[in-house]
Amino acid sequence: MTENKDGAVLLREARRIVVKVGSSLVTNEGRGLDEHAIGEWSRQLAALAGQGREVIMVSSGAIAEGMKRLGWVTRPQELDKLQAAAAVGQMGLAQMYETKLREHGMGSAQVLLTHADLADRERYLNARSTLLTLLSLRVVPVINENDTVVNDEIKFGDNDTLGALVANLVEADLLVILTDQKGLYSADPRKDPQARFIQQARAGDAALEQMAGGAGSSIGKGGMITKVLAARRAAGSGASTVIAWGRETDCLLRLAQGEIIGTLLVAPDQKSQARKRWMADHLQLRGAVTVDAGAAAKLRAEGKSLLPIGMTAVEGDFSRGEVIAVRDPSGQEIARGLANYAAAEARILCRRPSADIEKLLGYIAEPEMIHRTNLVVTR
Ligand SMILES: Nc1ncnc2c1ncn2[C@@H]1O[C@H](COP(=O)(O)OP(=O)(O)O)[C@@H](O)[C@H]1O
Ligand SMILES: N[C@@H](CCC(=O)OP(=O)(O)O)C(=O)O
Repeated sequence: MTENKDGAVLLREARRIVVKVGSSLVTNEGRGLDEHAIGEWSRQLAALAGQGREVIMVSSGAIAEGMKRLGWVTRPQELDKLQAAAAVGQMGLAQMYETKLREHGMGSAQVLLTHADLADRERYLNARSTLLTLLSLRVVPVINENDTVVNDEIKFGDNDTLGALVANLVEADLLVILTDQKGLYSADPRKDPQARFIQQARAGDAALEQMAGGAGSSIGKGGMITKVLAARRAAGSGASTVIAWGRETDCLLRLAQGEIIGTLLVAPDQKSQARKRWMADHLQLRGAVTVDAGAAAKLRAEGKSLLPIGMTAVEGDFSRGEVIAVRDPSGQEIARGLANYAAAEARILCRRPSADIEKLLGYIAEPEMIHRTNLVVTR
């Protein structure tokens, strides 16, 4: 099988897709929201959803659109002015996506995130459940950074990084970064006319970072380097990345049919391997639950979620969103996963059916103690 054929299969099989569009595209180089372009992406997102795929839009453009609406010609330096512009522009952005997606029969939802939301385990899980629920409702989440409340410490800064983190968050198969170039070149094509086009490479290959150089246009913030780094980050949860020209006709639909448009940066690891590595590398074990033989068998053989009814004991003092081990009745660790309930709550829920959770705790987060998508079988 050739490299390209592998790539084509990967694109065709992508079920959950995060699409990121940059400020210059969305706002027509700062001239104002590009209604036609947003309409075209919306039409394609709806068609992809019609094929049974799940799609998420990460859209920049709030600051650029806000500047236009406020009549500002030069981008201010002051954070409060940028935040004010973002708040003004975001109204237009959300309205435009809502209108265009609705024209194509799709519901939409605005989701504004900060870095702190994804760094905090509990908020991470909340954001994840909300997005997965929106997808199951066939609503397109339209995501941007919550610019109004960010300072330098909690800023993603560029939406390429945000796109990759969202791909990690929902374990997407594919991240498509649409920009104002055909893809990645061996050097910035604005500066080097000899620059060679890269059609396919391995996400995370250090040579790509050399090629991508510094920040790009004056409208956007990231440039190509943030896209290459985003591809590396997305690959951490098994998502491959495409960097392509956002005005290419039917770009998203053709990609999903397996046509390699732009640059394809292939994730070296499968999703399941990537998830295992991520849990092993990034997260500290905070406690454990012991399960009965029936639950152990379901987890190991069928990859099912862990329900409270199968739990017999709880160890440690963990919070919601932290990683815990799952032990079989002999005390052997069989799996690890993210706890939906804190240790004290889990103790109350042992051996109880999920239908009783609300009565026992006064609220219900999820019916599972660990959802199967947050669970890795370790032996
Ligand atoms: N190796 C490269 N290949 C392609 N573009 C590059 C490269 N290095 C730098 N760039 C620049 O990055 C720009 C895209 O980044 P940016 O303007 O931030 O886009 P967006 O707003 O879509 O995120 C291109 O217009 C290009 O000038
Ligand atoms: N959150 C900001 C976008 C940050 C940014 O500039 O991103 P990008 O244009 O994708 O490089 C906005 O909406 O204006």
